[in-house]
Amino acid sequence: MSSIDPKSLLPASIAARVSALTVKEGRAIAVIDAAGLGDSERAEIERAVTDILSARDEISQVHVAMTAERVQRRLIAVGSGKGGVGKSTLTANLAIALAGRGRKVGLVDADIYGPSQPVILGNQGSKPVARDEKLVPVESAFGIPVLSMGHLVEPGRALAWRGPMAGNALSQLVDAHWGDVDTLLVDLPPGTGDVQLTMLQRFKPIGAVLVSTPQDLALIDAARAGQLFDQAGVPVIGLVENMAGYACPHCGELSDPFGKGGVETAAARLDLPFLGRIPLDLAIREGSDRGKPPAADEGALGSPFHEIAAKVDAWIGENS
Ligand SMILES: Nc1ncnc2c1ncn2[C@@H]1O[C@H](COP(=O)(O)OP(=O)(O)OP(=O)(O)O)[C@@H](O)[C@H]1O
Repeated sequence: MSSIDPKSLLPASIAARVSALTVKEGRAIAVIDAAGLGDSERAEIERAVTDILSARDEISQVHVAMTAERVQRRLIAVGSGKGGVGKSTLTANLAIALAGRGRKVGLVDADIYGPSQPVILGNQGSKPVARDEKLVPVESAFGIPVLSMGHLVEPGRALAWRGPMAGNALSQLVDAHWGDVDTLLVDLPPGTGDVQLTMLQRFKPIGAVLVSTPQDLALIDAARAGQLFDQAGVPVIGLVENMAGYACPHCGELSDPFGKGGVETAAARLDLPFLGRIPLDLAIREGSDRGKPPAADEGALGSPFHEIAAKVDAWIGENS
């Protein structure tokens, strides 16, 4: 067996990653440090090394071994006691804002009964492919890879699924080729049933963000969701109030259709941090429907999401 200087055969950018290159009886073995590379970069390097080495007369077979420290991937769940309170809107914008703070963020749309992330992130036409029996997340225009049931089944199909089937589907979304993603946000199905509990117990998110509108009923449900996270041993990072304070698009007058400050009061009562308030604003809904989440822009509409992301980011820093 002979050891070969990788620089003598491979381009410098690839050679820098080769920690060993040996050839024995026509069989080349290249050991490549793949730390920090995404799935597609790894595949590209593997292909290039194989092509270059196998083109040489003295080499008849090439084996490429990738070594990398396993990415420490943490899950953050975003949950709500009931549907329609803006959980998916918050998750998408939080993902974008956290990515803007330098985290490598991916998004699992675990809301299998009403997946909305493909619309919010504007990639509903995309279909994830499977590699080695695992799904490869689809890209979005915001640098956030995402896996959603909405990419896999026709709208409404998953509605008939019962617990175990839903649980298996969710496992496939989480246990996928997430590459160098270090922070995976999970948009949970609304409510506090078995699917949510199983999901939390199986994947053990390091923390959860809870979103509610200021309405009394939503708050009662949010408190119940808080208990669910407790039961699963998942710490609640904090509560977010969504759809607070409505600015009339005609006269600009501010009103509070769902009450005001209820979530902050509830957070204090439950002894949980309050992360911030997002106003009810038609432009947020319109942006979400058009695949243009407000956090992707510099404008004022996105700033509540960025402020919440700063707190979540700090919490992650302190708790990982
Ligand atoms: N702050 C807001 N201002 C205006 N519209 C909003 C706001 N937050 C969410 N919406 C709109 O409310 C609707 C429900 O939001 P979203 O889908 O995020 O809720 P959800 O809690 O994830 O619901 P579900 O669990 O049913 O999927 C969407 O049309 C969304 O665009």
